[in-house]
Amino acid sequence: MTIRPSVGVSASVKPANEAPANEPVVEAQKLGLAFQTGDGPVQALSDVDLTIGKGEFVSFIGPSGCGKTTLLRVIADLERPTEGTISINGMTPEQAREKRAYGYVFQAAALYPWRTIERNVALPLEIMGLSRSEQQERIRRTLELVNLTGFEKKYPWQLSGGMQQRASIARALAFDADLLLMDEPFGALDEIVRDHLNEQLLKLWARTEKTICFVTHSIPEAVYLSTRIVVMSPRPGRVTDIIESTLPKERPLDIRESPEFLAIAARVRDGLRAGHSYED
Ligand SMILES: Nc1ncnc2c1ncn2[C@@H]1O[C@H](COP(=O)(O)OP(=O)(O)OP(=O)(O)O)[C@@H](O)[C@H]1O
Repeated sequence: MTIRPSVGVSASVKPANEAPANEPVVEAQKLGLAFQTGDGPVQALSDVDLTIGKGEFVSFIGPSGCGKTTLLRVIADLERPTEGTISINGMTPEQAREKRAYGYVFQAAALYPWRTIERNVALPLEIMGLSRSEQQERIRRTLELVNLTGFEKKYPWQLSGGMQQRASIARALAFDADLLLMDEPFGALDEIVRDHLNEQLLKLWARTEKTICFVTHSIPEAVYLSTRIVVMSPRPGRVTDIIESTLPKERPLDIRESPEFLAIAARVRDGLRAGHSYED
C-alpha cells in the first residue's frame, strides 16, 4: 500500500522535525516478512516504506500483532525480511550489527540478577573487548546519563522497576551507537514512573542527539515523545499513517493538555481505529 504523505496536524506551526531533510539512518522499501509456521505463512510485515532521518524520535504504535517488534528486529538483524530492502546507515542490517550501529532496549529490563548494575552495563563492553579503563569510563558516563550514579554496586533486585529499566537503557547506551531501538521499554511500569522516565528519555535524546525508534501501545506516550508517529495495523502488519509532530522539541509534561497535543493524539486514535478490524 502507499503511505499517506506526512503532514502536520496544524498547518500554522512548523513540524518539529522534517525527516527527509536529515541524513537517512533507516531506509525501508517495500519491506515484507512472512514467518513460516506449521499453520502456513504469517505475514508479519507487508509493503513497509519508511525513511527515518538522523536525530529523529520515531514511535511505532498499533494493536498487538501488527508487526512493531518484528520491524525493530529486522532493523537489528534479529529477523531477515522476505521481501523488499532495508538499510541502516547505508549498510545491510547484518553489517550494521557487526559495526554495533545500534543499542537495543527490551520490554523487560533483562538484567542478569547475579551481576551488579555496573557489571550488567559492562557486559556488551566486555564482549566488544574494550580495555578495563575504557569500560569504566563508559559505565560512568552512561549511568550518569540515566541518573543512576551511586548505584554501580547494587544488584538489580535492589532497584525499583523504573531504575532497572534505566539500567537497561544505560547498557544499550554503552555501545555508544547513534541509533537506539526501544521495544516498549516502559510498558510494565506504573503511570507516574512512566511519566518520569518519558521526561528523562526526552532530555537524554536532546543531550545525545541519537536517533530513536520506540515501540509503544500508549497514544500519550507516542505523542509526548516523538517527532514522528508511525501508525500500524495488523493482518498483514503494515503502516497506515505517518504523523509528523508539530510540538516543540522542549516538552514539559503539561504539554499533554495542550490543544495541539490533543489534536495529534486524536489523529493517532483515528488511524488506529481505521486499521482495527474489531473481529476479535
Ligand atoms: N518467530 C515467529 N514465528 C511465527 N510468527 C511470528 C513470530 N514472531 C512474530 N510472529 C507473528 O508475527 C506477527 C507480528 O508480531 P509482532 O510481535 O511483531 O507484533 P507486535 O505488533 O510487536 O505485537 P505486540 O504489541 O503484542 O508486541 C504476529 O502475528 C505474531 O504472531
